[in-house]
Amino acid sequence: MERNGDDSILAHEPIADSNGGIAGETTAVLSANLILDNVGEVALALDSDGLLSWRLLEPLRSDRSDCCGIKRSPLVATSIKLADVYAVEFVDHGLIPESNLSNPARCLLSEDSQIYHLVIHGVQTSKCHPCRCILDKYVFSHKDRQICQTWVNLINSRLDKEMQRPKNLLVFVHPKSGKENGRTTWENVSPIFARAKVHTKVIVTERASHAYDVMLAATKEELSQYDGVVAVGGDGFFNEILNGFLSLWHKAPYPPAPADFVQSLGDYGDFSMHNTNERGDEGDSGTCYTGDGSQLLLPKEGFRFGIIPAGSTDAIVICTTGARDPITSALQIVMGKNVPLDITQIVRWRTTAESKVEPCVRYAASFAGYGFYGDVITESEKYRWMGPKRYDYAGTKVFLRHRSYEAEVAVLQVNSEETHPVEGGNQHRHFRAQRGLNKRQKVICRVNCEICTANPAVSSQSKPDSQRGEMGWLSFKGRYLSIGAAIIACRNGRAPDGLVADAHLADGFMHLILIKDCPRAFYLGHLLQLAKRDGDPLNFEFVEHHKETSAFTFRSSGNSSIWNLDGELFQAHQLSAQVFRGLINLFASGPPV
Ligand SMILES: Nc1ncnc2c1ncn2[C@@H]1O[C@H](COP(=O)(O)OP(=O)(O)OP(=O)(O)O)[C@@H](O)[C@H]1O
Repeated sequence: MERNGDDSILAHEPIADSNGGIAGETTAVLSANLILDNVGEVALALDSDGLLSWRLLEPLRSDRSDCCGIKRSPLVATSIKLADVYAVEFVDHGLIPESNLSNPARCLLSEDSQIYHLVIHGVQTSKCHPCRCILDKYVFSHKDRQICQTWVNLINSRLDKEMQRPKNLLVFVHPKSGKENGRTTWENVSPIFARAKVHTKVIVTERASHAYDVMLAATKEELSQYDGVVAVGGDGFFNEILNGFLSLWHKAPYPPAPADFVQSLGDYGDFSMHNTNERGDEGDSGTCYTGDGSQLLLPKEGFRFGIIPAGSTDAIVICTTGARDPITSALQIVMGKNVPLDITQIVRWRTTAESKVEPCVRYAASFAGYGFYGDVITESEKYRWMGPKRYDYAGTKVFLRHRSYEAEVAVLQVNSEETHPVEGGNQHRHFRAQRGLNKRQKVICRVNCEICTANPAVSSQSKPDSQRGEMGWLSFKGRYLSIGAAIIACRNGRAPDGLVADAHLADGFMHLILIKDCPRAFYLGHLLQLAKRDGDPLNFEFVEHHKETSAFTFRSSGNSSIWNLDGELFQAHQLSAQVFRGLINLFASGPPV
């Protein structure tokens, strides 16, 4: 034990528990007496389990602990886990109000002494909104610079070592996103990155496709400097960044399709063909292999994506953090949270009824929709100046129009129960059976979801095609108000539980929702259920819900060919789609518990 003059101890000693005994195996890595702002003199200790705790040495002066007869709690908190610390700072000047000090503390910091501060920035869960993270701060002070500096260095080295936190990020800011507050959103959260010493290269976009072009042009050498890419904007903006990245770094065969669909493509019917992937030749460091014969090459191991919500819908952020809150997202990014996310690859074969076959690959992270969804996005583009309200206005207009569209859809049915009985082959049925849930009871995706974290090595998605347990194609032809593929639940301000409440972030499946032509009043019933918490929007005769779908194909029988991919317009008369399980990782903690 080293004694440091005045009562401050830099020690390697066991920590005493609240009864004065020695607490289990836990040993103090460092301890010292410091002044805690607004509290007084405390004994601060960091233990080997990463718990930073403090104990008041002297009761507060009576005039501060007893106000108008109400006893005040001298210490609101007495500890914080390093896992909940996002930054620590050393500040070499500043004053502590004299009234905050107890008598021994006033002696510890004599009048003429320079004061140094150790500022611990932590994260707390909001009591009103349990999914939201709020900022927490503790300022400890001492007249000995070395003591404060030692604490800062030690905590920083522990944060560096123990957690997968990013150090360098590429940040795209969409200034016109949502209510045109993308730039302000970034300005509000950027101090969190600065405090956490996460370097950011910020690009404020000047036009649509700017971020896509930057991602597409970035070399492996450039991208490997970063631990990830962050989008400050909406779902459409994130989709642009994702597409710029995956179109170069993901290599995959085209989605499977029924024989007649393949035949209709003539010479392009060779589905073993892979997307061109220029980055694939730049060495294999950080390579991450996925199932289904697809390959994702990462510029750097652990490379992830982040979203700070500033858009009109922000469904991806709501589904992956549980909140639509820039501070929560920023904190989850700097703290290196990680959640895998399914991504759907969509191949457009024909743009319009007259077009020749020309494959074009796109990716979606949340949703792909046709009919009503395509019309709303087309209509809403005319009213971009309205901001997020444009969706309500356009939605009402399209609803009143009540158009239906003739189309052919084929859905790949997966019967993993037959090929992979129990051991994760069909996670959904397995977990349902384990919990005694009936068919209609939903298994909601939560933080550390057992379905999403089931070993991908035994899931149907990672098996070669011959073992995937596909039951074959189910084909439908008819008039539909809408066709939608939900990759995640798609929760948003207008649909609190999402289109599919029990969709999972990384189970390797999409939910295909076919809404057959029906009277307007019936469709209104579906939309009203969608807008309700605990609603049941899919429990209607005119709604066909195909769960556990890993691929589907679509052919328009008429002239309309407008799709909506993550809120972005995409023209496709004939397309095929397949989902890749947990293809990317997001800096997010996952949906709420
Ligand atoms: N500087 C810019 N000026 C105009 N458009 C831009 C700019 N930067 C990006 N974009 C385009 O704006 C589109 C929409 O962006 P974003 O998704 O952020 O907004 P939103 O539509 O308000 O939100 P949401 O997708 O959540 O509904 C993106 O696809 C992108 O191509």
